[in-house]
Amino acid sequence: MITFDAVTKRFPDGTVAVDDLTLEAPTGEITVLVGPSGCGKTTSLRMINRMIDASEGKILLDGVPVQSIAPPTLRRGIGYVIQQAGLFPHRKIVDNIATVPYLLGWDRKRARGRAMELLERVGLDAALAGRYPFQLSGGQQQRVGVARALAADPPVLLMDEPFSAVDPVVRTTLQEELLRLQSELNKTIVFVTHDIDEAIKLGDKVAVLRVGGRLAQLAAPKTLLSEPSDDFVREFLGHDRGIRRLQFVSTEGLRLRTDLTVRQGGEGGSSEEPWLLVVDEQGGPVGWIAGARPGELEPFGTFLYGRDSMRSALDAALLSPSGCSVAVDDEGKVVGVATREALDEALAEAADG
Ligand SMILES: Nc1ncnc2c1ncn2[C@@H]1O[C@H](COP(=O)(O)OP(=O)(O)OP(=O)(O)O)[C@@H](O)[C@H]1O
Repeated sequence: MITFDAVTKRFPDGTVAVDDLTLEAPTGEITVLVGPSGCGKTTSLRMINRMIDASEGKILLDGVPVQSIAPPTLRRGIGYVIQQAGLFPHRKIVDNIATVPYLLGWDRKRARGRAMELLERVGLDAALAGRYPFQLSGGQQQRVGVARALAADPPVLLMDEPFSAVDPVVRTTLQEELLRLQSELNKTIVFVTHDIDEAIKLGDKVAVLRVGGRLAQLAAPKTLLSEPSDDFVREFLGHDRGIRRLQFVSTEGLRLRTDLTVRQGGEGGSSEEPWLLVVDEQGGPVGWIAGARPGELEPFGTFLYGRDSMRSALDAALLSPSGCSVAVDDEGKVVGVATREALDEALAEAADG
């Protein structure tokens, strides 16, 4: 666990970058620091590995003040990932990843072996090992940056806007990869971003900072969206807070109808229902047919029942003229149909809770 205990940073010119910050970043969780430019996110992060020293207060790593640990020792247990990866341009990818193992005195073979293992772990092809950073895309370089930070298997990972230099599509993939990695590795991660959507997606806890380096709110993403502590946090969260909150509402209890499906080839029968879902032999959805136009298949949207959020279920409904969303299982088989009425009930419940 990383603990900030009344930490203040005052630079020599008098700028107070961080003001009386108290927060905990629990072991094995992702804590995100988010806030507008200049609110002290980077300064806070760098005080953890002592690239910057606090002026007042204490930062504790599992109860031990970081100020009492020599920086090289401290940093051995802390991986650090920065924007644009910060790779060494004249070193091959494999040697970039092996940087810390080399510093720790590992022999070349072991260090490179570890680097190759990590290359695979972050989803990169082994063939990239012999390239130089300029021969990689921005997204690939960022993955190498993560691999390098993980090389000595540090329990703590500090990430400073690691994905902000890549395009939105690559960024989404990298975010998902980080969550996948974290589910395997359980590192204690402190992640800095100015992007509230990224914070909400990645954070187990999100700390919203305001300019002047003061903590505005520390909460789980769901709580942040439903109970922002003040106008500053509310504004920072943006306007579609209600919709975004639905991503934390489970589809587990969503009422499904199982009487609205019909086998492909057997759709000729008469039905009172305005819409029926055609499913193939394997039980997968094929399309909707309207009672009025039995010959035409209309598009459908699916969500993974119990796993995807209400936001996905609603999105799936909006993709279809039927207004219903199709609940599927892990294998893509139809479990049932959430009608407008069922979605409406679930939305009403979400609004209450
Ligand atoms: N060495 C320094 N000397 C004086 N002031 C500094 C120094 N480093 C940072 N600052 C100031 O401290 C404040 C916080 O800076 P910091 O880089 O921590 O903010 P940030 O939230 O990470 O910003 P951004 O999102 O723009 O990167 C800013 O006002 C900045 O100008």
